[in-house]
Amino acid sequence: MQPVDEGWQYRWGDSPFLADGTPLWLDEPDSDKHWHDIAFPSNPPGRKGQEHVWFRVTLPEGEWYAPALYIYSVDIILQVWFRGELLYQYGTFDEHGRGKFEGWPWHEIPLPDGYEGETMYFRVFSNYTDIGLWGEVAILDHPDLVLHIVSNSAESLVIAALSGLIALLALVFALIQRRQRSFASIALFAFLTGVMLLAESQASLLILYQPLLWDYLAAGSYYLIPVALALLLSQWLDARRPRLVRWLMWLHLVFAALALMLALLGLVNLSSTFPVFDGVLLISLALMVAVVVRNFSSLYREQQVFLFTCGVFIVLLILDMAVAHGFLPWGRVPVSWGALAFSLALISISVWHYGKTQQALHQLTVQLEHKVAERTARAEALAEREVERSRLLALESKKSQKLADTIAALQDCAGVEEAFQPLLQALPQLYLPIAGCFYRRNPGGGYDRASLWGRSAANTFPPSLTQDLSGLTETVLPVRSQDVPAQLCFLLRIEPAQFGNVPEGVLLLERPNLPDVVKDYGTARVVAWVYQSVEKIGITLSGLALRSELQRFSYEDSLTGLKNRRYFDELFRHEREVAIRSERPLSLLIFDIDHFKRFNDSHGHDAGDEVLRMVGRVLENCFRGSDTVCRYGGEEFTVLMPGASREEARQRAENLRVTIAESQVEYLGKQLGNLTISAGIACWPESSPEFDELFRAADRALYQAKAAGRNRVVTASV
Ligand SMILES: Nc1nc2c(ncn2[C@@H]2O[C@H](COP(=O)(O)OP(=O)(O)OP(=O)(O)O)[C@@H](O)[C@H]2O)c(=O)[nH]1
Repeated sequence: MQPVDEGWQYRWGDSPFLADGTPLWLDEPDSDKHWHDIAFPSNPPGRKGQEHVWFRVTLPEGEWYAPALYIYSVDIILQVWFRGELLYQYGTFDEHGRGKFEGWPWHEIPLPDGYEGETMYFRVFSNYTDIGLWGEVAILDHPDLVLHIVSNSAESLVIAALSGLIALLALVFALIQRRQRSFASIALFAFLTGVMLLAESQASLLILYQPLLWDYLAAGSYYLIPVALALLLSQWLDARRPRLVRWLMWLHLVFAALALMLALLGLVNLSSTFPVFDGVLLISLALMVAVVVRNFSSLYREQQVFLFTCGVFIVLLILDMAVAHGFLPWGRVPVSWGALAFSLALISISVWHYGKTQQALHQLTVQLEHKVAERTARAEALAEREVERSRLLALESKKSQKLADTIAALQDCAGVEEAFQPLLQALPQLYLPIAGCFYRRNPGGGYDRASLWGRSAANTFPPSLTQDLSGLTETVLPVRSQDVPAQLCFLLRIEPAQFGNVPEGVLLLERPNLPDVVKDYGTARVVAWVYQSVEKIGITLSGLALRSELQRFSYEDSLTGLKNRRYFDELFRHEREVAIRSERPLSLLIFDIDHFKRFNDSHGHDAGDEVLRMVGRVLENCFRGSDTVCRYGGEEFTVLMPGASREEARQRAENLRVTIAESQVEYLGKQLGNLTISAGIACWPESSPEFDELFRAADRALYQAKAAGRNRVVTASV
C-alpha cells in the first residue's frame, strides 16, 4: 500500500465546465497561482461557507498489477477527473454542482495504466461541517485493498458479533430473569454497539453495497446508545429517582427518532445531524458522568465495573468524534476496543455471577439436604414418639380398666379386711411392667411385704419396713419426668384410720423405664397415674371402712358394746329359719335388772350406766360364742342361744343370775353394793311349739320371776 500523502493542492470553488462537460480547471493555463499546497486534502483553510473545493495531486510512482486509488471516505460527494475524463463519481451533482449526502463509504478508483506522474483532480461538494477527502488516501492492488478492508474491519466484526451474542444472551436473561429491565437495557446497549460497529466497519459494504443504509444503521445505533445507557442508569439508580437521566434518555430518543425521520423524508441531510448529535451527546454524557460519579458508591460492584467500561467506550467515541470533526489529526480510534472492553466486562460479570450463583446454589443444596435430613429425622422421631405415645396410652387405658375392675371388686367386699385379699392379687397386674412391692401394716405397727412383682424386685425391696417408714420419701404430685427418683413410694391411707392417720399400706415401685422418645413427659404421667390409682384404692377402702363402721353402729349398743334390739330382731328371724330348717332347739333368755329405778335414783344415772356396762361384761363371759347377747332396751337384755335346750338355757341363766348377784358394783372408787336380775326363759319347741309365741313366752316367764319376788330365773313351760 502506497500512501498518497505528498503534493496535494486545493482550490476553493467549483470549476466552470466546457460545453462537452469537461471542467475548465483541468487544463487551465497559468493556474498554479489558484492552487495551494495542503498536507492532506481535507478541510482546507478559509472555507467561509464554501461548499465546493477541488484537490489535485500528482500520482506517485509504483508497481502494481491492478492498481486502485483507495479513499477512506469523502465529505460528501465526489468526482475524480483524470486525463481530462471523469474517472469516478460518488453522489449526484446537479447543474449547480450540488448534491445530497449519500453515505460515507470507502472508495476504490481503478487506475489506468501509466498513471504514475500524472495529475488527478478531485471535485468535492459538501454542505457538511467537513469538506474533502477523509481518513487515508493510498494506492494499492485491488486484492490487497479487499484484504486491507477486511483486516481493518476484522476487529470490529468480531466484536460486533460478540456484542450481538451478548445482546442475545441478555435478551434471553431478560425473558427469564426477575431483573428483566436491567437485562433488557444491557441487551439494547450491546445490540446497538454491535450494529454500530458492523455498520461503521468498512467490510459492511462488501456484504451489501448500500452505503446510505449502513450509514442510517450506524447513525440510528449511535444515536440510541445514550438512550440505552440512560435507561440502564435510571434503572440502577431507581431508588434515587434520577429524573435528569430519564430526561436525557427521552431527549436522545426523540432526537434519534426526529433525525432519522427527517433524513428519511429528505428534509435534512443525515450527515448534518451528526454534529448536532455529537454536541448533544457531549453535554448529556457530561451530565450522566456527573450523576454516576455522585452515585457511584451506591452501585453494586458489577455495575461500577460495567459503567467504568462504558466510560472507556464513551471516551473512545468522543475521541472518534474529535477526529471526525478534525479536532484531532486523523487516526483510527479503536472504538471497537471500547465495545470489546464492555463485552468482556459483561462476560466477566456474567461468569462471576454464574460462579456466585453456582456457589450459592451449592450452599443452598447443602442447606436443603441438611434441612431435609433434619426434617426426616424429626419426622421419624415424631412417628416413633407417636407409636410409643399410643402404646403408653393403650397401656394406660388397659391399666385404668384393671383399676376400675379392682375398685369394683373392692366395693363388693364386706369390709377392709376382706378387701385386702383381691387387692393384693390385683396389685401386680395393676403396676407391671414396673417392678414393685406392697407392704401391709402388721398389728405391731411395722409393715410386712404382702405382695411382690417384677424382675429383681425381691432384691430391691426389703421384706419389711419399720413403723416410722424411715429412709422412704413419699412421692407427691406434681412430679417432673426429669426429677423422678429411682424408687417411688406411695402411702395407702384409709379414712377413718383405725390407728389414727397411719398409712395402712406402702407401695414401693421402681422408676418406670420408658422409651427415650416418651420419657420426657411419659414418666411424670405414669407416676401421676400410679399416685391417682393408690388414691382411688385408698378412697374405696375408706368407703368400705366407713360402711363397716356405720353398720357396726347400727347394730351395736354404744353403751355396752352389745348388739342392739335391731340386731336382735334380724338375728331372731334368721335363727328362727335356721332352727326350723335344722330342727335344732332355740332358747331365748330375757332378763332385766331388779329395782334399777331405785338404784338410779339413789346413785345417779351415771352409776346406772356403769351397772349396765358391768352387766355387759359379765354377759360376754357367761355365754358361748354361738350365743348372741343383746341389750334389748333400757335395763332389759336378751340372749339368743341356738341349739341350747331349755335346761341348758336355764343353767346358763342361773349361772348369770348368780354371777351378777355376787358382783359388787363399784363406781368412782365407791362400793355401791349388789344388784340382782330376774330372768325368763323360753325354748322352741320345748316350751313353745309355736315360734311366734317364743318371745312372749319368755317375757311372761320374766314377769312371773318379777312377780315371784325377783332375783330368780323362771322357765316357761308349755
Ligand atoms: N342409768 C340408766 N338408767 C336406765 C337406762 N335405761 C333405763 N334406765 C332406767 O331403768 C329404770 C327402769 O325402771 P322400772 O321399769 O320401773 O323397773 P325397776 O325399777 O328395775 O323395777 P323392776 O324391774 O320392777 O324391778 C328407769 O328408772 C330407767 O330410767 C340407762 O341406759 N341408764
